[in-house]
Amino acid sequence: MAEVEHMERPVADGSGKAGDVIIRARGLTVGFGESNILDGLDIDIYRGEVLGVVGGSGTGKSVLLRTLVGLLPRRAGAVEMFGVDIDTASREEQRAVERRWGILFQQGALFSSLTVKQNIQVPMREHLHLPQSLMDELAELKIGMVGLRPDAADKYPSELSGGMIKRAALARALALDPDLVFLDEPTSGLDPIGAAEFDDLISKLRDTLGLTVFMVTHDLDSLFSICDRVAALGNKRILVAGDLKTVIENPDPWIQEYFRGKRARGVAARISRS
Ligand SMILES: Nc1ncnc2c1ncn2[C@@H]1O[C@H](COP(=O)(O)OP(=O)(O)OP(=O)(O)O)[C@@H](O)[C@H]1O
Repeated sequence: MAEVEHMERPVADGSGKAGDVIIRARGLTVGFGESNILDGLDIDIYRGEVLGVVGGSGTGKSVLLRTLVGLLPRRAGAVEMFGVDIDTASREEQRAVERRWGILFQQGALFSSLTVKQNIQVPMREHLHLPQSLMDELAELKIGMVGLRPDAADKYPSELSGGMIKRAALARALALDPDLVFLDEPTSGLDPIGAAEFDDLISKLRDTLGLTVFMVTHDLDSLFSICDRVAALGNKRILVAGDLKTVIENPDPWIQEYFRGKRARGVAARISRS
């Protein structure tokens, strides 16, 4: 496989940070019908970071996530994951890359006719050839890892609370022991306590598993408490990416309203006190 494990690359986002880039996207243009949602977008994701992607409603955050994982076609641009150019890679190389990431969709997107354990085993069945008993053990391990009780294994999604669905979906995202997880609004729909617990879980998994996290979020608490870097999407591109301080200093009106508005000041004050 034409894989470069350790890439040191300059960054196009103006953050000035150089390091181990595991996703490098350049010139992404994605659209539907006549209009482009993303146009010439560049973004880098560094190994081991939690990157929070923010932006106004409908700016294309989920579209960006889906494009990076290959669920939406690009009109232009290139994506390199783990040093592999997705467009020129063989099918075998693409599948090897696919095994290295997991995804938690908005609302969890669990299969309603499958139990939690069976949901977690869907990616295992697709990518691994393991006996059922071993897949059962692995699924139980993932269930414990995300803080669900063992009896959740045989429950159906309709029997779970919103927080349990998110955890089960995270367990499925972790099924193949990925290096990278994509999370689409992981705390949306959770109450503040559930959201804070979910943030703690993501942070703990990042530390213990060495995960890299690409997280689309509207949740200011998550941004302030667990994100190492933030990328703000607007005008079909990344307006700014960097640490919170860098992003907050950007004069873009949406960024100013979002990070310096009343709600943001409350969150910042609360977090600085804790
Ligand atoms: N499959 C699709 N077909 C047509 N238009 C789409 C499709 N998917 C997304 N869009 C459009 O792309 C735009 C961006 O959508 P996207 O879901 O990425 O926004 P977002 O930034 O994640 O918004 P939100 O924060 O509200 O979830 C929207 O105008 C949406 O209607």
